Amino acid sequence: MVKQNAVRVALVLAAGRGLRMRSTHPKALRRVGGISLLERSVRVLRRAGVERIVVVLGYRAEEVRALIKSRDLPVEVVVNPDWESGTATSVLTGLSRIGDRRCLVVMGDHVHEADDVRRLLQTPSGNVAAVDRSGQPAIALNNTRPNRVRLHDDGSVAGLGPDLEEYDAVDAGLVVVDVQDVLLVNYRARESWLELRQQMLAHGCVMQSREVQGLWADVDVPETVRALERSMWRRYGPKPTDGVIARVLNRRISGPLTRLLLRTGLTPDVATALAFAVTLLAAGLVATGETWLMVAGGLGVVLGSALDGVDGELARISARASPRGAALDTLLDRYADLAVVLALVLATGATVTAWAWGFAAAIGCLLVSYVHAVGRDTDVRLLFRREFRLLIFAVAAIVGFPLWGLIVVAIAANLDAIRGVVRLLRALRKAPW
Ligand SMILES: O=P(O)(O)O[C@H]1[C@@H](O)[C@@H](OP(=O)(O)O[C@@H]2[C@@H](O)[C@H](O)[C@@H](O)[C@H](O)[C@@H]2O)[C@H](O)[C@@H](O)[C@@H]1O
Ligand SMILES: Nc1ccn([C@@H]2O[C@H](COP(=O)(O)O)[C@@H](O)[C@H]2O)c(=O)n1
Repeated sequence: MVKQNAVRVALVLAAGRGLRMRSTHPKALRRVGGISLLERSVRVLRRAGVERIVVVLGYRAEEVRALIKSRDLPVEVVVNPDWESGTATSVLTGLSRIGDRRCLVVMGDHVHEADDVRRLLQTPSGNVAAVDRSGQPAIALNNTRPNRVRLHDDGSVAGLGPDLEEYDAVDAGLVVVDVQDVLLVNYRARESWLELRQQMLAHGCVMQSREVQGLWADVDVPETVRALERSMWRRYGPKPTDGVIARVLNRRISGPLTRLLLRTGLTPDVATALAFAVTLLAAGLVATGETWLMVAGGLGVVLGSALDGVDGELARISARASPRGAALDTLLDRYADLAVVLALVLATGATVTAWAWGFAAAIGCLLVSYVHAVGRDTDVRLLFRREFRLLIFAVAAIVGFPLWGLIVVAIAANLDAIRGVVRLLRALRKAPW
């Protein structure tokens, strides 16, 4: 819910050269966690509820414009011809385009989470700075000196700068400003956004603080990117709903793969399709019924199951998780499950018994997934999740007893689904009117 007086507009400072990134390309184009820093900022700001995003360009502006156009980013662009004078000119250039009383100013080379942005947007009035009081800020990834922040007892900012002897927090690169306060102090051109804020404090402008809770970082040097992507995977990769197989086995396979694929820009949907293709190929090997091909197929089913975690990890780390992607993922999972069941039936010689158990196993697989989906918002949890069922199928293929795989899953999955339905009906009966 958007609070009254919530900030609606954000200014992204993306005009810098980014010399310490040791690249000739604008830093805004640097891929971090699978997408460019600029696209990540825009996605996070939109997810936080920002309605209007103004991006200030400077160094190689045309390259950044090309990215904005190619990715169809919902932003307005303003070019700061004086960008080499420092970030203050970019702030003032951007603010000149913004009619709102208050505006969020975002450092274009920072990474933030939508919840932290949202907390700032929903502050009722005045200037508010995001600070990190954890003492182990993500910024330590950079080997650079962060802006230190000294706070008054009431939490408002008392001082700001990289050389403060005494400080309580570090600057997390997000500030909601009262535009009039900024313009008030700019009676002479200042070089940096830091100086402008220091001048605001010197003029008695009150700047409250809000502590960041999530992952954030200031991406100044290339070494940050890899360390940050590892932090992102730890935070966004595994899901709270992961079953024991996913936690103990599959994420150990998908994690390194995801961190490697982040450098390629591979999209989550392509990863979904690849996982589906691998599982279909594995099912084809199992269906032959040939001993060693079944072993290879069984291992392929395990790999396909693990790869089915890569798409979600890529989606969450690159801020591209979407309902559409979730639908594609779960739909292809169902077809993949049925393909593996069919492969085991064929590997068993397609006897009547095999078809009967195969049918029961297919029903069990579909019902567990269905009950899991229907009960997503309840505390009903199923045991025979997909990663468990596929592991049973894989082991049955590897040891050469495909029929037993069908029998075990048919009995266990259907019993689990029935137990889930009973618990779900109870949970829904207690649901408030
Ligand atoms: O039978 P269940 O487990 O309920 O099926 C769920 C599964 O299809 C989910 O797919 P997702 O990609 O989120 O889960 C992956 C598993 O499919 C892999 O086997 C596992 O290795 C990987 O770690 C992931 O957990 C769907 O999102 C659910 O909607 C579906 O119910
Ligand atoms: N193409 C995709 C695939 C997945 N997602 C998101 O990931 C979730 C699944 O996560 P896993 O780690 O279990 O694979 C899925 O529910 C979606 O939220 C996506 O957005 N696009």
